[in-house]
Amino acid sequence: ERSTSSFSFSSYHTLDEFSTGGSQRPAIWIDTGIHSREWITHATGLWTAKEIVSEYGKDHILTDILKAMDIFIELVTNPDGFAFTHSMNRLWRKNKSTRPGVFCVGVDLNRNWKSGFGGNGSNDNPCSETYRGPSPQSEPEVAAIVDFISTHGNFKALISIHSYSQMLMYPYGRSLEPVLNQIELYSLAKDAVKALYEVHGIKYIFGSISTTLYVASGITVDWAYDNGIKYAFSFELRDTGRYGFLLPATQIIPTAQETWMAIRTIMEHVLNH
Ligand SMILES: O=C(CO)C[C@@H](Cc1ccccc1)C(=O)O
Ligand SMILES: [Zn+2]
Repeated sequence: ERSTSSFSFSSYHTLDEFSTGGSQRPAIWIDTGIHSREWITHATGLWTAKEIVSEYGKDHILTDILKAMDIFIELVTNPDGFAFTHSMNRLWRKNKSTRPGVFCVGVDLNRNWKSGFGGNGSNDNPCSETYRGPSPQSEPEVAAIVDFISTHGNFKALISIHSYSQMLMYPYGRSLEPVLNQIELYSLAKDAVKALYEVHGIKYIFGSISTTLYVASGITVDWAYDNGIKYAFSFELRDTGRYGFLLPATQIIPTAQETWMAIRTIMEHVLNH
């Protein structure tokens, strides 16, 4: 049984050795920080990675998940934007791409995906905060994920984490039309937000993106769903507006703890279906 105690850190290893199950293993994708100002998401992702590594062999549900599936977490999905929030503009959202003759900077990486690209809830004005970019997957940050997930070919779930609003949502964003397994996703989201609530009493609402929040096109979870990942979710973490993107660091661990219980609930369902 693989654990950090039995893994030799004093020798060199191949990529495949870092998974106990080879490359075609069922996998779960988590991304945080696709919007650079949403700092609570990077911090939550990092804590979650620590939790997964340290709880393997102790938490039976997690251990069963990791015995059957691989978990991939991309912590800083918009690194140029993230650096900019530290150096120049704390509230920067987009990436930092520039194009000749285009005065404004950055593409909204949650509008640049092929599925529904260019639809309502995205903008073709480069100065807009929801600028979709010149074409689907024009941005390297998005193209790299598309390439990784597509060539791996066995992802069962995708969780794309945003802040703030305290919501757990699933496709579609691009339309009000319910997805085929809407009843299953609604029920799973309900269980997940209940598990979250039981940790610190924080209330989330849940449902499809378009009916719970607003219509948004070219988004991560619609692409995942349309590419065979039937368990695609987006979180909006704490809070509901008191601090917003400027959530105090004192709330990082409580937020991560409760979010993990929701994520684990989703993973356990994926494992059993
Ligand atoms: O980032 C947000 C808060 O900064 C809101 C998110 C809401 C959203 C999240 C996931 C999928 C579609 C939309 C967005 O507009 O992209
Ligand atoms: Zn966001």
